[in-house]
Amino acid sequence: MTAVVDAQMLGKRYRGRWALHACTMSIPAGHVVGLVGPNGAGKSTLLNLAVGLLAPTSGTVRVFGGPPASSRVRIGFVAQDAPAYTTLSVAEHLTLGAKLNPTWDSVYANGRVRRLGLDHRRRAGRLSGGQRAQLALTLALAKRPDLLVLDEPAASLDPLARRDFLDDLAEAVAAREMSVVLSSHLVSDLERICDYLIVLDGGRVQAAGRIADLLAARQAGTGLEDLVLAIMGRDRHAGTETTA
Ligand SMILES: Nc1ncnc2c1ncn2[C@@H]1O[C@H](COP(=O)(O)OP(=O)(O)OP(=O)(O)O)[C@@H](O)[C@H]1O
Repeated sequence: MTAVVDAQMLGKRYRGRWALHACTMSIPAGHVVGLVGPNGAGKSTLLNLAVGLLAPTSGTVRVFGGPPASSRVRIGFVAQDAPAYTTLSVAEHLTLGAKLNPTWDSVYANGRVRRLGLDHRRRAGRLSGGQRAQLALTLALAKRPDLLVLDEPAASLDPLARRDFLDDLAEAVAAREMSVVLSSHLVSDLERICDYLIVLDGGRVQAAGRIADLLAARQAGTGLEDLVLAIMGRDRHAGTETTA
């Protein structure tokens, strides 16, 4: 089966410093992939390479068997800061989404915006950070992509909104064949929804594979938090939510 994302010795260097180095991995279709790693690990760099917004310094990345740019209509992407057109209203964003995307689901987009209580007339520049993230996520989901790439999608959402968003995502994955790659520092979020894990540290892939397989290779009773921390070679953190 063609990999959704296939990276071979993929690397990206900024001003002489490798942000991502010798990354080789292949993500099979139909998974919800969690991408974890400490700040500066190279997660955003990897995601931007995968969607074709960055060009590799070395190696290759292929999406659905071809260069990322050739699959752009099949990819939904939300960057870390959930960018939006500040002067356009919520309604105008939905109109633009419908114009630009042949697979646009306007019933879903309008329904989600209504359910979230976003004012159709409000300009994106006047939305809160969390509301803007919700708008960006709605646009990405309504595109009905084959691959959804989300860079810390829930970072600015309050706990309730975060849970609703993860439920929305799980529902979208269950309703149709879609692969998802999402980065997050919240292992508890990844535990809820992901079945595949990639751990990055220092610009290198430390582990990649099905979570069930990664856990099976460890001591019985190891949870995802312990697994991630063990892969990163760190002690268990004290606190209510483990971050990576
Ligand atoms: N445009 C850039 N110019 C120079 N260095 C960059 C640039 N973008 C990222 N870097 C560097 O590359 C490394 C990886 O950054 P990246 O944003 O991919 O990490 P990340 O894992 O997404 O981090 P975070 O969890 O903090 O968002 C970091 O050391 C960062 O400083």
